[in-house]
Amino acid sequence: MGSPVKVILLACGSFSPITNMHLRMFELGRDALNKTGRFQVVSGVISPVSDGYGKKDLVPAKHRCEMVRAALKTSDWVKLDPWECTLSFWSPTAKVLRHYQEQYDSHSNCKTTPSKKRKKLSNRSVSDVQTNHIPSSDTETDQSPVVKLLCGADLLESFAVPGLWAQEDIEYIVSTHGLVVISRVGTDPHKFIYDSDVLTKYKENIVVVTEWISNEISSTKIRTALRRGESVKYLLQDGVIDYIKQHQLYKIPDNTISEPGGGH
Ligand SMILES: Nc1ncnc2c1ncn2[C@@H]1O[C@H](COP(=O)(O)OP(=O)(O)OP(=O)(O)O)[C@@H](O)[C@H]1O
Ligand SMILES: NC(=O)c1ccc[n+]([C@@H]2O[C@H](COP(=O)(O)O)[C@@H](O)[C@H]2O)c1
Ligand SMILES: [Zn+2]
Repeated sequence: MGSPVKVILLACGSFSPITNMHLRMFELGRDALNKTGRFQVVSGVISPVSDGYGKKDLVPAKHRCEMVRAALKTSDWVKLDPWECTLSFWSPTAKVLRHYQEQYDSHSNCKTTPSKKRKKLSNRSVSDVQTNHIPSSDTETDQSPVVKLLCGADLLESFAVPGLWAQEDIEYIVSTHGLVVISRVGTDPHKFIYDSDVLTKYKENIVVVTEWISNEISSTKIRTALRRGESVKYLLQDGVIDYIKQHQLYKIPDNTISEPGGGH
């Protein structure tokens, strides 16, 4: 068998704040892809959305990035990339994926020219991944990694929200990059893929990971708990709790988080 296709897992989202479940997504996604034998996950990237996204309860990007940095102290393979959130305007996810792919193409050790590299990459993403083709020659393996979108099933299902995603963006994401989707309570990603012509067309590019140890942590529930002065210890990394406390984020009432790590 030839070499597996190298993959970078990219998670886009608000991360307001980053939770333990966001971190778990990377572990689940890497295990699932590596187990196929077709892929080798080489790194993970968290790209917090720009303040220009304008979502309710989005604390400034500076704070969301610092919380991600604090959370990633325990990971040796997932990194923060602040490019998207340093822009003042919102970028569609397709554009974010394209940006990172171009970055990795231009930094890879390929001996071919950047334009040839991109051509090789898109050929491989669309056709090789769909047909399970494993590169066989040394020249073929000398490629930059494919950036795949790592997301929860709720993000996948948001593809059907009228006006939220451009159809050409969905097709670009799923055909050129591919998705790694983590199941979430109340979602049915397999049925959602079946119901969509474009997702069914590229279903070989979508890996659905069932999380059997289900954990419905969400940033919304964390913000609610913080607002009410309830402990969020063991739901967020301690460094993230310390940062929230230090900067008085999410309107925590005074004297509610008194211990380092927020336990009480
Ligand atoms: N418990 C979870 N299980 C699976 N995926 C999750 C979970 N929590 C978040 N995600 C995924 O993480 C990514 C980033 O999501 P986001 O920042 O919106 O987190 P969130 O917890 O859903 O926040 P919010 O409640 O503010 O929407 C998305 O792809 C989302 O589907
Ligand atoms: N059309 C698009 O590209 C599109 C639409 C909606 C959300 N998103 C992205 O999905 C992520 C999810 O964010 P929330 O679930 O926090 O709203 C964000 O990174 C956002 O930029 C992209
Ligand atoms: Zn969300």
